[in-house]
Amino acid sequence: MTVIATENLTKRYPRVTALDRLTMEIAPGVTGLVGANGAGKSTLIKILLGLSPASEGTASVLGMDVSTDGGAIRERVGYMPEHDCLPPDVSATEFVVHMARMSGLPATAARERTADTLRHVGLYEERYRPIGGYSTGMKQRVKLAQALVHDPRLVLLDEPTNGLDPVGRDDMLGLIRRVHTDFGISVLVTSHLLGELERTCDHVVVIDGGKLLRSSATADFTQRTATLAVEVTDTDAHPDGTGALRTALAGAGLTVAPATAGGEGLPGAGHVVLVEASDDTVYDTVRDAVAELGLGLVRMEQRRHRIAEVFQTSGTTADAASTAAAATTGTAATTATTTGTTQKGGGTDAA
Ligand SMILES: Nc1ncnc2c1ncn2[C@@H]1O[C@H](COP(=O)(O)OP(=O)(O)OP(=O)(O)O)[C@@H](O)[C@H]1O
Repeated sequence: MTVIATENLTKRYPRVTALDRLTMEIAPGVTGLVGANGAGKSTLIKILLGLSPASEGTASVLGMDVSTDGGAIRERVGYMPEHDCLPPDVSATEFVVHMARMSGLPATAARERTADTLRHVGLYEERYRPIGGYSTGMKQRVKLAQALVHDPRLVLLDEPTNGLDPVGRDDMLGLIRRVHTDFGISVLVTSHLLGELERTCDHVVVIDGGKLLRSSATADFTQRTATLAVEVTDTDAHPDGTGALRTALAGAGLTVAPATAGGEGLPGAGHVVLVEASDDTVYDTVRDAVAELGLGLVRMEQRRHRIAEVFQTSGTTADAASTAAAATTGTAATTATTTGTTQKGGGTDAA
């Protein structure tokens, strides 16, 4: 089943092609749409809502054609816009009830659904205060609530973490995940930050300059370049156990990450050796090397790379890549053409 499908979707503005022959399919679940500022994310959302006509190509949402069924699509789809668009003088309850009524809910149902939805987004206590006094995070939650209040089958969330601090971002991402797990609503969430999508999304679509670079299950991004993390103990004979192991493994012909790259973010960081697991024999080589050195093997596990690392250039740190969309999408084009992606078209000429 497909919730969103596009075929050669193109949008030309007088001076820029915002979407360029975009062909993709999105299944139910939580999907991240990632791209730098100006990549075409908001333009795609407006077309999917039937609010802006495509220049060429087709798109369907929940099986409905965006060019003819815009009204029916908007009945079943929730939309959280990117920019601040909330009236400051009314309360969250008044605003969300109004949006529910606009979506066609009767008065009683609108009030009940509003209370439920504001509870879900964590605004129940504050629901009668004017929105103008809310923090950015609270305003984002009101925008999420109004997108959910009419119990849609799909929500399109445009940069919901914009303007939030790291804690606020984590909270919002958790909420978004629960929109799907608790209510079964499919989610398309845009972001210019690759890193924040990997914990939230089942699937990630990357666009750049209006073209599709890659569309893959999140697990495909994170498994593709698996690395083995090996943690060992020190011994009297080898007071620097990891150093000794690193030397032994390099001597055995394995690709070993430099000491400075070892295990950041992992328990036991600093005592972890990262080895490229090119094939299954690597496990045996590591086991034999540890035994020969007489070290204690604490753990040996396949490390899942972060999505950002897939887009990393040499000399660019993962953190820089995950926080700088320009850096990630700039290199993603190369990745897309070399890794055999699932995209149907429009992406291979992006480099
Ligand atoms: N109404 C418009 N008229 C002319 N150009 C537009 C219009 N809307 C968007 N664009 C241009 O189309 C391109 C894609 O814009 P879009 O807003 O879709 O990108 P985006 O990925 O959502 O980025 P952002 O997160 O910064 O909004 C940009 O170059 C933008 O300047």
